[in-house]
Amino acid sequence: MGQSGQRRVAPERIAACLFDLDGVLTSTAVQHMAAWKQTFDAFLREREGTNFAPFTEDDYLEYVDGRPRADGVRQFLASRGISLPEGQHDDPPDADTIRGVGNRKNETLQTIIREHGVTPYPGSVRYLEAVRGAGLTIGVVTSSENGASVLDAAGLSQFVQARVDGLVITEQNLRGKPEPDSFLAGARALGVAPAEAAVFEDALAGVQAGRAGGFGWVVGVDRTHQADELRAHGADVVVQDLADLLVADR
Ligand SMILES: O=P(O)(O)OC[C@H]1O[C@@H](O)[C@H](O)[C@@H](O)[C@@H]1O
Repeated sequence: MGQSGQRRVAPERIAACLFDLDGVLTSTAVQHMAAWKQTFDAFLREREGTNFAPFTEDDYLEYVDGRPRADGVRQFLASRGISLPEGQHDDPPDADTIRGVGNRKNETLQTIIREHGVTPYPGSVRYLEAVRGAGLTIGVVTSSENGASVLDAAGLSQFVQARVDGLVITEQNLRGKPEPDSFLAGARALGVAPAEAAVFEDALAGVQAGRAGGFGWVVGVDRTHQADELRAHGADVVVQDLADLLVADR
């Protein structure tokens, strides 16, 4: 299907679409947040006693959402005046290091995913089909080290021509979102300039990365009532669901 005579899936200058995963294509952002809450609340309770101030959704959206695992731990603990030694990537989950706390959360996340499964947003699947049908290329750019398994579990790997995930970010020593490096790597992998690529993101750090990289179209996906913040951090347009983009004239 060409784009002439059809509603466009994206502005004409766009040849490639780079999708964040958790919260954009799949509903796993909710599972990440639940795993972080369990992990941080247990950590704070042990450190500060039963009067500890719990980890909130606002904490998640500001310090953790969209960022690589260790960056999320470091940022959130810093907001509470706590610093831990960095540790090593494969620290055991009971280590009181940045990496250990992150790996604790990963164990919890994997249990939650095993119990509840992974669901793609139906509107996102429809949009992916339309993007593919319109002849645009598709990449996934996620900070998550679980990116490949989540895409597989959601049945979405068939759409993806390039994947930059948390493991690639570590291997290639890229700076995490809100820096643009991972999206720039995604555009390189698809052979397009940033101006020819669109970024689809639900996280403030993610739209910020899209803006910082000079991407041609930054779409904020508002899953948590933060449309104004998404715009303020760099979204050109904000939708509730990717399928909303299929009805808009442009
Ligand atoms: O711990 P993982 O699976 O490597 O994920 C890192 C981050 O990946 C992002 O996609 C999520 O928005 C964050 O919530 C998550 O913390």
